[in-house]
Amino acid sequence: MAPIPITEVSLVALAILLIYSLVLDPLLFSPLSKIPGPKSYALTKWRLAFEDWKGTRTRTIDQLHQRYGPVVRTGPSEVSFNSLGGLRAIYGPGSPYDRTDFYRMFDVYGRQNLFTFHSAAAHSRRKRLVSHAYSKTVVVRGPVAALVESKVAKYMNLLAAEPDGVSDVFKTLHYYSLDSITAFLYSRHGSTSAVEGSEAHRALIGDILDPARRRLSWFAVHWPGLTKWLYTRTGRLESMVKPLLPMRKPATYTGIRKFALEAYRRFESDMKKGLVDNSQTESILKRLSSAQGTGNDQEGLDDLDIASECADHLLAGIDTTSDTLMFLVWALSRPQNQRFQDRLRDEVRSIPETSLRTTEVPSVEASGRCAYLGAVIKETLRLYSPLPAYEPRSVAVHSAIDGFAIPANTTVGSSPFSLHRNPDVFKDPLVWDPERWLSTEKEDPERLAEMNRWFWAFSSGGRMCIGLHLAMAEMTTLAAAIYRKYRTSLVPDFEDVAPGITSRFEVFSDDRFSKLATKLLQGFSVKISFVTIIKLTRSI
Ligand code: HEM
Repeated sequence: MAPIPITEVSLVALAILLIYSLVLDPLLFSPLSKIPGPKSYALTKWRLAFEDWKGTRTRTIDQLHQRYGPVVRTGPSEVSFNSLGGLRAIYGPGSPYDRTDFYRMFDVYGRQNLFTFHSAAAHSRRKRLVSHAYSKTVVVRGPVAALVESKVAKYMNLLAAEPDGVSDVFKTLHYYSLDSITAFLYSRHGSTSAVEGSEAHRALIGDILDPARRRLSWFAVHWPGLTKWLYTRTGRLESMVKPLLPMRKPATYTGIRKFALEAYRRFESDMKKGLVDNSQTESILKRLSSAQGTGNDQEGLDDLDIASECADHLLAGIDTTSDTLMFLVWALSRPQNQRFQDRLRDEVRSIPETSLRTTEVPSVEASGRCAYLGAVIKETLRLYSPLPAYEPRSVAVHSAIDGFAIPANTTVGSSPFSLHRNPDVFKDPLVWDPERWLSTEKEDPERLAEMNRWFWAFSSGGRMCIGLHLAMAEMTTLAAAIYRKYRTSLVPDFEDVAPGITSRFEVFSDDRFSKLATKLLQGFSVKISFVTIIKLTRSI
């Protein structure tokens, strides 16, 4: 028999190796092959990437959970959990799982920050520097509460001046959250005044609206090397690759990031001139800067690290609170929800006069004590979470979750979207019903406790949202002020239209209005009629 040529042996070996690693291993031999899910997803990461491209990832994973159960394999090395066991193991206290490289697209000025650190040690060192400033005791009383109340007062002035009492709450609520977060982070070195009409500050919101941002996120996640290469070309090559750029150059959040850097530079210059003293409000910028060169500064925090940290909090604090407030006002304004609005108004009208800061603005503390308002906000965060998507985590060792073996470096995670729509936990999950959260009303205490365990809008564990109390202060105080004074309703032509928000690659709306939301999103506007029903005359 003639000897088989060496090249043929190599080709056969290569083919066997490829078939093994691309087909047999993922489908039969990997420990993940025991996890239910469609084979096309188990074979290639590009199957889920295609859903990302279409902007349907989160809904598709939700459908897979409905079909395959609480644990679904969504990629050769990716698993989604829709269970309390998954939440505890991945995000619970002391969990070894950490954020994946996915989050590196949120690095600012090339520097990592709280949101993007993978290492738990680096994360907790940084978090120690700012966590006190975000704690409930600091936010609910003192200068931060006064700051929020003053921003609410300005928003109420804006509403009073709106022609015909109609406000586009998509825009105006973004102005409110922008002004609140910039004042909190930068104090006088970077406070914006979008609510009061600054066109330059209002223009910063334009950054968020650019639809090309979703395309750029897709490239940054799925083709990071290529994306970096495309954006770093210069000269003739730069003009040649220009048509291929997912988003025009300079790309994403440029205005906001530039603004954030300028705020830092103003602060730095005032520091050098000795114009920043301890009598001024403790901004986050000032706290981080005081840690420079002290024992707390174990990583050598430099000026760009500080600027990056603040810019990230700025981005985290704009859409989240304004989108939630927008859905809240929209949901309460729908004709079928007027009874909820009436009950809310009764509650916020009963805030005692001693807890009012001005005739129109209740204190942050008193607003936070309103139980019905709390339920309205919670239900809004359940059905319309501003960050509804999968939160990917990984760990470099083998582990087990919900009885399934998970190889090292597998991406695992859960999403508020699916957790909050579990029909076994939330009755009629697609219906916005704030009273489901009131144990004395429709729910028994056992069911309420279970719903609370599944409520996950702010994530959980060491990486949960640090801005939770600030966000709650902004949302409760503004909503209390609005519903003490106004009755809100949808303007004609907007009755069949739900608002929409963007998050990463996707657009989210009310699932029952999906077609109509697309039409609306082209204009990004949500017009609400504010009718004064109660004249607030008492002067404080
Ligand atoms: C309704 C309002 C808000 C919601 C629902 C929300 C939700 C979340 C969620 C789900 C995460 C974790 C995301 C992930 O791991 O993928 C997160 C993290 C974070 N949020 Fe918020 N957020 C809100 C408002 C704010 C505000 C006002 C700030 C102000 C600075 C903020 C700052 C942050 C930061 C810095 C992180 C990273 C925390 C860490 O890794 O230690 N958030 N937020």
